[in-house]
Amino acid sequence: MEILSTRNLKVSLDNREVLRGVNFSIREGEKVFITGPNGAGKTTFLETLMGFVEIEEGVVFYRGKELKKEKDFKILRGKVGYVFQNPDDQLFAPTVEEELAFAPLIKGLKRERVKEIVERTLKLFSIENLRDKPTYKLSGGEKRIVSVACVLTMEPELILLDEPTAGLDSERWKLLKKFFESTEVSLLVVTHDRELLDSLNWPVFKMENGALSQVR
Ligand SMILES: Nc1ncnc2c1ncn2[C@@H]1O[C@H](COP(=O)(O)OP(=O)(O)OP(=O)(O)O)[C@@H](O)[C@H]1O
Repeated sequence: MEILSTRNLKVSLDNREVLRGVNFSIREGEKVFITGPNGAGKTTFLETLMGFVEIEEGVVFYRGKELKKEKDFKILRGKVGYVFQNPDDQLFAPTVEEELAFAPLIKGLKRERVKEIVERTLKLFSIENLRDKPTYKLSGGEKRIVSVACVLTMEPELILLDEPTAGLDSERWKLLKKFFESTEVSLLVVTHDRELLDSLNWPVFKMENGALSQVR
């Protein structure tokens, strides 16, 4: 079953065509990369999928259903996680633990269950030591890994990640790669990281001048 797909998606920003008719789909359990030069439209594509950018023409489908209104995209945002290119756009809670607990609490899960999810996720990314730290005091690499972790605690069906390995040291890079390999969540990873692209045998799409095509 396709989770998310697009048909002939066109977007303009400041009267410039940024996405020029993008056709794409990702199924349950599927993991894919999008690469391509700076300014090609990769971030704009992810933001359009999440409903943050106005669609000029074309359609986004969630599980085969066309998303038309803001309320449709709101429902989507409860099921699909988005890791921003800049972690500062994402992190807002006073501490790492509260950041991780936010999404499951909003979902209405019981305190005990939220605690379980938070503990499991802290352990998964080896960030137990950051539990009580204010998010604004984290290093760049720590912010990046915490922003992936806090999206995971919402227990999404699919995660869109924008340059998730930027600024990670080799230990954290390996942890993230291991998570990518082992998770059952579908993943759409935008990256320039050649080592990551070469080490995971996933399909690769290239965004070039607002057009998307499969290159592997
Ligand atoms: N809010 C905006 N208003 C106007 N133009 C924008 C806006 N956001 C992005 N753009 C332009 O849209 C084009 C695509 O930008 P986008 O951030 O999607 O590229 P990208 O492929 O993610 O690049 P990078 O690899 O550098 O992150 C660029 O030319 C950029 O300047």
